[in-house]
Amino acid sequence: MDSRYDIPRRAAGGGGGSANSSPALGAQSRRRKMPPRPADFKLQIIIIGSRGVGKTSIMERFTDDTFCEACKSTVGVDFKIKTVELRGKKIRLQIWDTAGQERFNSITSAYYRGAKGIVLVYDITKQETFDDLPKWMKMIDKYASEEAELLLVGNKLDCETDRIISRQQGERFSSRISGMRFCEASAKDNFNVDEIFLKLVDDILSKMPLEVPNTEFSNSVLSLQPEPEVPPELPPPRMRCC
Ligand SMILES: Nc1nc2c(ncn2[C@@H]2O[C@H](COP(=O)(O)OP(=O)(O)OP(=O)(O)O)[C@@H](O)[C@H]2O)c(=O)[nH]1
Repeated sequence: MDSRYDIPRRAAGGGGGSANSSPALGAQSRRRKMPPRPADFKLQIIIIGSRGVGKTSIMERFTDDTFCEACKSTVGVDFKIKTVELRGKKIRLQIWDTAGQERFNSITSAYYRGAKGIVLVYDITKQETFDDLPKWMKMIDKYASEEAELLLVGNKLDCETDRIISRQQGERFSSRISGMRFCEASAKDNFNVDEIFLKLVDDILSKMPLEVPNTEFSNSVLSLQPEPEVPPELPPPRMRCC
């Protein structure tokens, strides 16, 4: 099996900084509260795929560690922010969650161009969501940057008994597309969700000059300057209710 597709489950436990319990130090740090270090880069990632495959669930699991059993469909686009640290850099991720319904394509397509990473999701229990993949690839070809990193995700891995699309089918599809990674995940069980984003960001960073700010990146997708949350030329996102 190609190791490119092997995104291991994150290690359990860990996390949480060590607590220095010295009272003197505690009082001192309370007095001199340091502002958080600003992000080194800002990066946009877009999540696409057919209706109901779990795009919002993947985003919300990653950003808020929540899962909604009965969510309403996304209308247009929504986004969330999460800051991660990788390769010694602090990266502010702007994650765009798009509506899977075709009638929103004219809105969602406007968000492809600025994305440095694209997560294309299908549902391993729904044949039609896998059959739709070529249609989504056409959208990528038409609207996204050629340099965007691509990751195919077979979601709802917790529903193994209802599986219709085998892992091999997913792997085969991704292997036909240059540079596209593949993994299976479960937003419900929080399996491989962090890995989706961290792997994608790591791939993006690996192709970037990290020490010398690149003006092309600084002016568009990645910026050392504060930027408005919504690209000015785009319509504001339509918020979903849950
Ligand atoms: N069992 C299971 N259900 C999931 C998983 N991810 C999402 N769901 C469910 O699938 C349904 C659709 O999830 P959403 O996250 O709203 O899907 P979406 O792709 O954003 O849908 P649209 O906004 O309509 O395009 C919801 O009922 C979720 O609870 C998963 O990993 N496992």
